[in-house]
Amino acid sequence: MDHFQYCDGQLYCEKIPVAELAAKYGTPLFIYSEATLLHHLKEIQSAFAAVNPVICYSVKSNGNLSIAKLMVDHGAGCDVTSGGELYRALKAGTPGNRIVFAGVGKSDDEMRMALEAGVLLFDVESEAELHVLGEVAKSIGKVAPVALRVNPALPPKTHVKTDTSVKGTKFGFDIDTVLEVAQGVVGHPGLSVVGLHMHLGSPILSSQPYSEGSAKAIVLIDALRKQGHPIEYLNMGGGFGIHYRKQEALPAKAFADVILPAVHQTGCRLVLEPGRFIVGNAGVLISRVVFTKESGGKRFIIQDAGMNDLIRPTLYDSFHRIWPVQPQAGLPTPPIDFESEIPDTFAQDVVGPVCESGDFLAKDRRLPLLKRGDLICTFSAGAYGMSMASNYNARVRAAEVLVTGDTARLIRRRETFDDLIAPEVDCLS
Ligand SMILES: Cc1ncc(COP(=O)(O)O)c(C=O)c1O
Ligand SMILES: N[C@@H](CCCC[NH3+])C(=O)O
Repeated sequence: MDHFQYCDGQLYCEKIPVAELAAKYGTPLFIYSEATLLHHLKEIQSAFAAVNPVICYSVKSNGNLSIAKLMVDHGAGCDVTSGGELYRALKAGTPGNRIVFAGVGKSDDEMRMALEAGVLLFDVESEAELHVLGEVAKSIGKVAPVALRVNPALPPKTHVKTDTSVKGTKFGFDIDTVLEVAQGVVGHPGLSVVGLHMHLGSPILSSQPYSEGSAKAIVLIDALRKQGHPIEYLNMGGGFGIHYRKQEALPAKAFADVILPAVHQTGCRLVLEPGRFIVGNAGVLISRVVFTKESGGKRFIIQDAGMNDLIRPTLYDSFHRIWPVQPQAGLPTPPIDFESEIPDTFAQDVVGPVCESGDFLAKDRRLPLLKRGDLICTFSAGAYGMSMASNYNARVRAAEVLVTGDTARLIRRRETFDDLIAPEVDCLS
């Protein structure tokens, strides 16, 4: 369910015409729907309600404070992966005991910061990290609550750059050696191994990996308890896929069906770290056509959003649905099968102004002919859009607007040229 719908020939976010927002706030512009955000959070909360999970919204997917705060206000915690994300989570009002901290390269300072904040779990990813965390915790008189992140060595399940649970990625402990390492820290004064963590990859469109991962988790939790570790938490990470092309994603209940048996069997408190599932389809990127051109036998739509605004197509060849905000009369409006032959459309590359041949939002995409000034919408841009945006080519990052019914709120202003140079010191003297 999302709240980006066409009505009377133009795209709305909830009750506001997107064209109105583009006129007011400029482009490129990220627009989020609060109703969609809450709908998706609620879907996960309901699917897993039987076990009262700790749902930690994954801040890396979209760390805007207003969005994180909305999640926290509606019962979520936060999953963070750096000191900066922890800072965001705390600023958004997340109680420490609803924060989980993952990441393969936590610095001593980040560890101290998280210990002071009283995080629920450190998802620890290596033996070296475990020992440093133990020392850091002892040095400030704390005991670090640890979930051992295990790489369950499953078959490939998503894009190679975002699959975190095939053998040989940098993430987590090798499933074959984790118990040996755990044995070595039984009774460690700075560590309390209270959980097991897996994050399988992202986005995942099947429940099978969660079923296989959960089965492995049951065995490991049993073995860890036999070693004397008081395992209370099973953290199954995030990764639930969303509709990028059509209706390809699973409902949250499908993941619950395969994860809940492990929760019942182990008696653990379940932790989840969903990001994309909540915010991915709650956000769109609106851009304006700057020029069109034909060259080398191809048609190009050059618009004002680039790979610095949404890097997913460049980085992963990701497919995002794209359609005019105000399509000409006679053209269909979404939902459309974007991979079919759409009448009155032509294969075109949707590209940005950045100086890279890899700067595109879509390649050979069937779209109507557009003209300078037309607005286009790139859908499913709420997750890993703004959070991966950069200032490459000294482009200012886009503004972000949150819509609630017939009200729109600017939740991040467009950057200025002064913002671009503000951190540079000692350069003009
Ligand atoms: C450890 C961890 N947890 C949670 C997530 C969130 O994943 P997603 O946005 O697919 O739910 C990620 C990113 O893939 C991650 O690395
Ligand atoms: N950034 C990725 C997914 C990786 C998430 C972090 N582990 C995306 O845009 O799909």
